[in-house]
Amino acid sequence: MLLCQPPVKLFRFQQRRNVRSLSNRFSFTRLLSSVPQAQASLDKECIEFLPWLEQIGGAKIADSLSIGKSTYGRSLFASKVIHAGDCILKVPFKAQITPDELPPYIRDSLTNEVGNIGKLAAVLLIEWKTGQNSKWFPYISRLPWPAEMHNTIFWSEDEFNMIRCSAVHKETIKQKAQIENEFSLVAHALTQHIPGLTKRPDLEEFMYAYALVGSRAWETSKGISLIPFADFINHDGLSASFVLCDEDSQLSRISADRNYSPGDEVLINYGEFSNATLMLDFGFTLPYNIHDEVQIQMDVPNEDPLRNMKLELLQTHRTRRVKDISIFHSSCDTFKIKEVKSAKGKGKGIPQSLRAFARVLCCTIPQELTDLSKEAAKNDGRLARLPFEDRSRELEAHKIILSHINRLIEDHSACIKEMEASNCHSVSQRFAVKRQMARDLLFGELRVLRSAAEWLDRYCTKLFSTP
Ligand SMILES: C[S@@+](CC[C@H](N)C(=O)[O-])C[C@H]1O[C@@H](n2cnc3c(N)ncnc32)[C@H](O)[C@@H]1O
Repeated sequence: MLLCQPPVKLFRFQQRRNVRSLSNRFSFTRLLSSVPQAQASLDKECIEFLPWLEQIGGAKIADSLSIGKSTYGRSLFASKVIHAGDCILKVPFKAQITPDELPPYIRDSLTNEVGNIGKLAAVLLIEWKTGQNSKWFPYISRLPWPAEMHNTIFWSEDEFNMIRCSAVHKETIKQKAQIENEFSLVAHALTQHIPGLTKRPDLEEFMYAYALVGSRAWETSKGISLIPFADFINHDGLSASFVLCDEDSQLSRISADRNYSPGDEVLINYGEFSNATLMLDFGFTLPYNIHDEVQIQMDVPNEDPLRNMKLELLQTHRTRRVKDISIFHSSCDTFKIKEVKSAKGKGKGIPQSLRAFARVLCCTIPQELTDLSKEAAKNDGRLARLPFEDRSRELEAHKIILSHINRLIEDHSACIKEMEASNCHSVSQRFAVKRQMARDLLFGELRVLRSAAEWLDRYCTKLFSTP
């Protein structure tokens, strides 16, 4: 999902014109198997779309942008000279779609088990079922087609297998299970409360709606909002343009961070997302993503006689506190490693929380755990943040992490090797896109892992080289 500033973030998916009815539009077998033919004139789309949205919003939205086609689907282009700092668009809140659009009786019947993405996906389902009578038809009929979306939840088994060594694999399975769970609640509520609904929505439709919302809604004061027109803009990780939400004037706006000449594609920054999050939630990756990170999970072995005591201690002290912005969940045994930047071992190194976890892991008697707990109470309450005085224990703790990371490096190298070995030219375009995404993901994670392994190696060597 996307982030507005403050506090908006793009949630963690083009269309054919002259759609006769939405039931036609959502003939899924057809949609899933083919990308639509060439679009009707895109300038014409803009001529029709923006005045329609300005009518809904009751205000001018943009006068220097037009909708066009980019390598990455629909996008916005400068139609006039734009100077850095110019406000390029303002979308009034009333021209945005939020979960509040759900009829109250449906909203009430959806429990907290259905999150904001699921609720907004339900709004899309209802609007699709309403067809051309939907207030939002000109917008929803301009959203990307399923065949244009590459989120990992849509990957086939072979495609999915390419990324089996990454945490994205497990997170995709979790996300699918969550969508299925929310779908059963939404489908039940819709069939119960929408009298004209002749056919129960199906899971594929809901997954598509869910992925659309996840890849183009911003976090706002309303929970999340689809911001039509703004959500035609593509992402540039280096851009300093963000969607800003102005509660006082009740509108979302974007200012240019650079000069644009007529015809230039206008880009904004969705947020600091790793390729793992981008592929899971947005269905794309960046070739070199400075925000790449690797999620690793460490276990306290079942055969460890102090297992229960260690788990209790870790839980009490919560060795890890991370502000998660994506579906990737945190727990006390899951850690995110970023690229360790400095070749000299300066910089942040690997997370303190992971090093603390490893120190706890290598305790062998209850007294050592009690000592760690006392030490935490004496300091800032955080467990095992100080190096062990006994250097061989400190070495042992860091070797545990190093061997875990080395295993992940081996797994990633094996997956990459297998993928490169199967690199033939006769694959479909869709498969080629996914393979490139898998490459971007795995090479990025490998870079992060190698930097962490190098840091650990240096740390271990230093332990015994300093007096
Ligand atoms: C908010 S929408 C942007 C408009 C979108 N291109 C469309 O056709 O409606 C986000 C989606 O655009 C595509 N996209 C945006 N930035 C991209 C980029 N840098 N590389 C590849 N795809 C991108 C992805 O499919 C993403 O899920």
